[in-house]
Amino acid sequence: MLELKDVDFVRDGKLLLSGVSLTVGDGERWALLGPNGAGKSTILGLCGAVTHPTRGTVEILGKRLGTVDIRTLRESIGHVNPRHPLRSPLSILDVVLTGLTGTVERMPRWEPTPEQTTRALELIDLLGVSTLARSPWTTLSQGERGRALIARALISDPKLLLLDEPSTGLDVAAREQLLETLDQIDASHPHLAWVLVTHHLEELPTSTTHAALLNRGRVLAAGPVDETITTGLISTTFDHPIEINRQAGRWTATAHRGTRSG
Ligand SMILES: Nc1ncnc2c1ncn2[C@@H]1O[C@H](COP(=O)(O)OP(=O)(O)OP(=O)(O)O)[C@@H](O)[C@H]1O
Repeated sequence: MLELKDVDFVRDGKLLLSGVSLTVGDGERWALLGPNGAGKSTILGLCGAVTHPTRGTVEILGKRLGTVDIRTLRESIGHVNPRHPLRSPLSILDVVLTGLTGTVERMPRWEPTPEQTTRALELIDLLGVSTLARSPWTTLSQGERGRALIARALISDPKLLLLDEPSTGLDVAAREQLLETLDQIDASHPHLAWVLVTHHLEELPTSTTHAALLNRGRVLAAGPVDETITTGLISTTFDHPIEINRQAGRWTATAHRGTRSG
């Protein structure tokens, strides 16, 4: 699905990623974890064919960046950006349909087929916002928008889903509902691979299978969750003693008191 090999990424003379290698396979659900400024969004930009590596190679769905038409490639990638720049009062249904045209607004003179509208309504139902399908975007809460954006990302039947901090700004109930929905998507789309960026381990769905830990533009560890989301590795990643526990598939992170250095 995704292979980054020895990737360096330089912007404005600054080395933002250094020697990053990461392989995401069919049906794997990855978490990308690391402190502020570690390079998580930079990696997501490469995975979404938004940017190109300075050195090294990025292969997305078997196609190497730099040798393929990135617009075609982007059609197979669902990118969920919580800062979706929509300003007009489109309904949730319309927003989901814009996933088919890859645009923020409805394309002039473009009309969905009845099948496409049916599919959009099915996804809106899967994401639990069917009662709001025709409500204007401008009146929706952040949680409702987040769900609509995931439905929008899924409508083009992507093979790869990129989720950039999908729980940002959600209250605890909305967050739990979103995580439940991700677990449902896990069950209904077994081959879909996703990469989810978060600051909080509590915000990882139980369906997470792998994690990559980033610190200062380098991958400290990458692999199955039981080998990566550990007290030792997470403490090293965040430069702080943090105890990790897992219960009923979910993680908690607790900072040790009185052990902070400096
Ligand atoms: N265009 C740029 N020029 C120079 N530095 C940049 C540029 N864009 C990002 N950076 C820097 O690159 C580093 C990595 O940024 P990135 O947004 O990928 O981190 P992140 O892990 O997603 O952080 P956060 O958790 O705060 O969202 C940061 O130090 C950031 O300041």
